[in-house]
Order: sequence, then C-alpha cells, then structure tokens
Amino acid sequence: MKKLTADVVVIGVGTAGMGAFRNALLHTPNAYLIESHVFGTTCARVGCMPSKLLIAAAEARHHALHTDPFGVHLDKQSIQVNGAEVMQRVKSERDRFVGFVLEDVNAWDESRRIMGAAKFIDEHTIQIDDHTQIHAERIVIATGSRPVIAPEWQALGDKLIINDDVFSWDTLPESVAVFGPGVIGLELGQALSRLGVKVAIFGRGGALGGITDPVVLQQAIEIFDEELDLHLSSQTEVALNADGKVAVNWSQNGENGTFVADYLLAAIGRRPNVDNIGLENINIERDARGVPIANPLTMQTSIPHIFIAGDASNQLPLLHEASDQGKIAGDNAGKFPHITEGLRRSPIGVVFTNPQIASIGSRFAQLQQKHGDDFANKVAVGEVSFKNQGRSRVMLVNKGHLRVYADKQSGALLGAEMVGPAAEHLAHLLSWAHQMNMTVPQMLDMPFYHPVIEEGLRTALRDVAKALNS
Ligand SMILES: Cc1cc2nc3c(=O)[nH]c(=O)nc-3n(C[C@H](O)[C@H](O)[C@H](O)COP(=O)(O)OP(=O)(O)OC[C@H]3O[C@@H](n4cnc5c(N)ncnc54)[C@H](O)[C@@H]3O)c2cc1C
Ligand SMILES: NC(=O)c1ccc[n+]([C@@H]2O[C@H](COP(=O)([O-])OP(=O)(O)OC[C@H]3O[C@@H](n4cnc5c(N)ncnc54)[C@H](O)[C@@H]3O)[C@@H](O)[C@H]2O)c1
Repeated sequence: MKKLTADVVVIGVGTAGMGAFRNALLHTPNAYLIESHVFGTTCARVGCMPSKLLIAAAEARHHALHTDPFGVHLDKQSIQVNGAEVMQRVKSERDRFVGFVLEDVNAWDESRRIMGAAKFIDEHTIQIDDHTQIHAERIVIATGSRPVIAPEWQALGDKLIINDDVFSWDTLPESVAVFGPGVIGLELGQALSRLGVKVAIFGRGGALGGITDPVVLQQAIEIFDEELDLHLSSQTEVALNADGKVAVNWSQNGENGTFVADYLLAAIGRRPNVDNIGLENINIERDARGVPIANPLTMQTSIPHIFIAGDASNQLPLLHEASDQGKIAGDNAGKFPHITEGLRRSPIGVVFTNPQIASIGSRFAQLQQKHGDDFANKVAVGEVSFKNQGRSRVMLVNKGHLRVYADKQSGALLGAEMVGPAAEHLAHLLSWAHQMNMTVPQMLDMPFYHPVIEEGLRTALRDVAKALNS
C-alpha cells in the first residue's frame, strides 16, 4: 500500500470537487484529488449539457410541426427525425463540453490525481481502493449523487435505464416509460416525446416538476397533460415481457391500463453518494438521510477539518450551487483553521421544459411551513396568467401562470413560482431583485419595455402591490 501525506484531499472530481481543489491550491500545493469513475463531471457528461442538447433537438421538431397558426404551412410528412443524427449531435456537442473540463483536469499535476474509490478509515485517513492511503490534515467530500432505483426494477436488467444511458444511445428508441415527473423525468420525457418517441410518465401524489404552489401546479398539470401521457398519482406494477419489453401495469382513479416500452427510465430522485465512503468509521453528525450536516456558509461539517460540497451535501443539488459550495469548501480546507463564510446566492431553479418551470427565493411550501395558519397575515400573493399576456399571445406561447410572494409588513420580495414563457429569464430578474432585498414598489420603479413578456411580471407585481396596500 502506497502511503502519502497531504494538507488537503478532495474526494470526487465533479464540479464541486474541481472548484474545491482549485481553491485549496491557492493556499497549499500539497493537495490531492481522487476520482472513482471518470473525469468530465456529471453536468457536462450526463446531466445539464446533454439534456439541454436533446431538448434543443426536440424544440426544433416541435416548432416545425406548429407553424400553421401563423399562416406558414409546412408539409408535415417531410418533417422527419433521424434518431442517429439527433444522438450524434447530442454526443459530439457534449464531448466538446467535456473536452473543456478535461483540459482543466489535465492542467493539474498528474501525480496529484489519483484514480480509485476513496473511503474514510478514520478522521484523517483516506484509503483509495487497496492501493493508496493518504493521511490528510483536511478533507473535502464532493462525491456527487446517483439516481434512486426502486428494488423491484432490478429484474428489468438492461431495460432499466438512468440518465447516463440516454446519453449513450446511438439512436432513439421507440418507447420509454418514465418514472418520476420531477425535473429529470419531465425534461427528458417531454424531449423524447417531442422527438416522436412514445412516452408515458408515472408519478406519485400528483407532484410535477417540483412545483409547490397549488395554483401554479394545477396550471402546469393542465398544460403538460395536453401533450404528455401523464399518470401523476398512479399505482404501478412493472414486469419484463417474454419479448424483452417492459410492461407497466398502472391504475389511477379507477382507470387502469398497460404501457409497454423499450425501457424504464428511473428519475424518481437522486441520493448523495455518502453511503459508501466509510462515514461509519468517523463520528460525523448526519441528517435523517445519513448525509453529513454542514454549515451552508462555510460547508464545514461537525468534524472541523472535514468539509462537504455539491450534490453530496444534499443542500441544493444544482450546478451553480455545486460550484459555489466547492469554492467555499476548498478555500476553507486550504486555509484551515482560519475559515470564513462564503457567498451564497438567492435560490433559483429552472426546469427546461416547454413551457419552462421556475422558482426563486422561498417556495410557496416553505413559506406555508414557516407561517402556518398565519400565512395570509404575513404573505401577500400576486399573480398573472400568461393566457392574455400581449407578447406571449403574439408569439403563441401564451400558456402559464406566475405567482409572486411578498412580505406583508416590509413589501420585500420573498419568492416566486411559475410555469410559462421565458421563465428562465423572469426567474433571473426576480432572483436578482430578491438578492438585492428589493421591495415590490422598488421593483415596479424599474424599466419595463413594450411589448415584452416581462410586462406579465409587472402585472403580477402590481397585483401583489395591491395586496400589500389592502
Ligand atoms: C440529467 C441531469 C440534468 C441536470 N440538469 C441540470 C441543469 O440543467 N442545471 C443545473 O443547475 N443542474 C442540473 N443537474 C444537476 C447537476 O448536474 C448537479 O447538481 C452537479 O453536476 C453536481 O456536481 P457535483 O460536483 O456535486 O457531482 P459530480 O459532478 O457527480 O461529481 C462527483 C464525482 O465524485 C466521484 N465519486 C463518487 N464517489 C467517490 C468516491 N468514493 N471516491 C472518489 N470519487 C468518487 C464521482 O465519480 C463523480 O465524478 C442535472 C443533473 C442531471 C442528472
Ligand atoms: N434543470 C435543472 O436544473 C435540473 C435538471 C435535472 C436535474 N436537476 C437536479 O437533479 C435532481 C434530481 O432530479 P429528479 O428528477 O431525479 O428528482 P426530483 O426530486 O426532481 O423528482 C422526482 C419525482 O419522482 C417522484 N417519485 C418519487 N418516487 C416515485 C415512484 N416510486 N414512482 C414514481 N414517481 C416517484 C416524485 O414525486 C418527484 O415528482 C433535481 O432535484 C435537481 O436538483 C436539475
């Protein structure tokens, strides 16, 4: 067994781990990076980027099929999807993004990058497979997350797939049963459906796209139900047919049926990779899911020299959060025992469906939980439907609903949830205002051009301003 000593060891070379290593190096050259699988990051290889590439192809077909209302007529038969070409572009563009990540990784001294699965032996010792042990003064856990798999799906063998598998396809399949109408299931399910793949989406408890505001949720269900085969509160049984197809027997509200598909795509959530890194060997404080608890401003765990970042921390499993957390954790691990609080931004989340779903600041459910029966006295709610919003109608994207929450006493923007056109942009405007602690009257003093979708946001803000004055 090779034995090394280090000031800082970073476990996991994803976005968070790379940020942590980069920042630790600002304080000490004696740092190591450990990766058990491949370099390239989840985001670039099998996450954010390839999913957006697949969605872009789906949008191209969707637009081509929906030009008639503008008086522009295309021969629908001539609009063909070449699955092999779709996947070729997804993979080649994806590889380009991965290439940039690999350039960064390769710029680091090779002797500082160790391949293998890392495990805690004790609070200061990390073992990598059975070949290396490192005594580390400080450690950053940045091991990411993996999809949750229901035990009963194991019998499906290679017909059970996860997001990683989708982005290794050479062509598109005929049919996919998507389990989980959350962020991943809805993004990939809609994209595949718009590319002509037969898709059914199965969920639990009526949830959709992570929306917590009941009014926005109802609007979203109506919108997505128009084009997708949604079963949001279904009981399901899954079996592998003799012909190798997946059969999903479902029942919902007294109705039942069978959906037969080439694959079952598991998208029912992701779990942090902290169950297999030897945490049982160290006395670290963990939450109900077994994840080390960390201060979100310093990313320090209950063991002062151990930090955690990215999806592994289970705080906000999003790319920009992984990047910020990695920077904070690496900086603090590098300069420990002097640690400082890093920048945490206002929360923002975007689901890249069409229409998009987004939230900023506090979600409706969080405000409800905080205020309970006092919600109506504490929170003013304003809203807008995009059905008759001028610019949205012009462009025929007039579907959706936005709800804005403000503090009744101070008028400060608290949060928003929405489904609708340009939600990614509206969410950015709102989250910047939220981070600046702006009040609704201050936001209404900002410029709004004409005719733009942001005028819809102004309607919602005026609505909430009325509720503030009442
Ligand atoms: C399909 C999909 C689409 C997404 N789209 C978006 C999006 O549009 N926008 C957005 O903000 N977020 C998106 N996300 C989420 C985003 O990708 C993640 O939040 C982010 O990539 C997490 O980065 P990370 O560094 O924590 O983990 P990762 O990039 O997964 O890195 C963790 C690394 O740790 C390694 N590792 C694990 N265990 C060990 C061990 N014991 N020893 C050594 N190494 C180990 C892993 O192999 C991996 O390389 C998406 C995710 C998915 C799956
Ligand atoms: N655009 C983005 O920013 C983006 C895109 C993809 C992924 N992500 C990140 O990845 C994370 C994981 O995404 P995800 O979609 O896997 O999880 P999710 O938590 O967003 O959604 C999981 C869904 O599965 C449902 N579900 C749970 N158990 C089920 C079961 N047995 N059968 C059917 N449905 C079930 C849940 O009710 C929920 O609707 C997200 O929380 C997000 O942070 C972000």
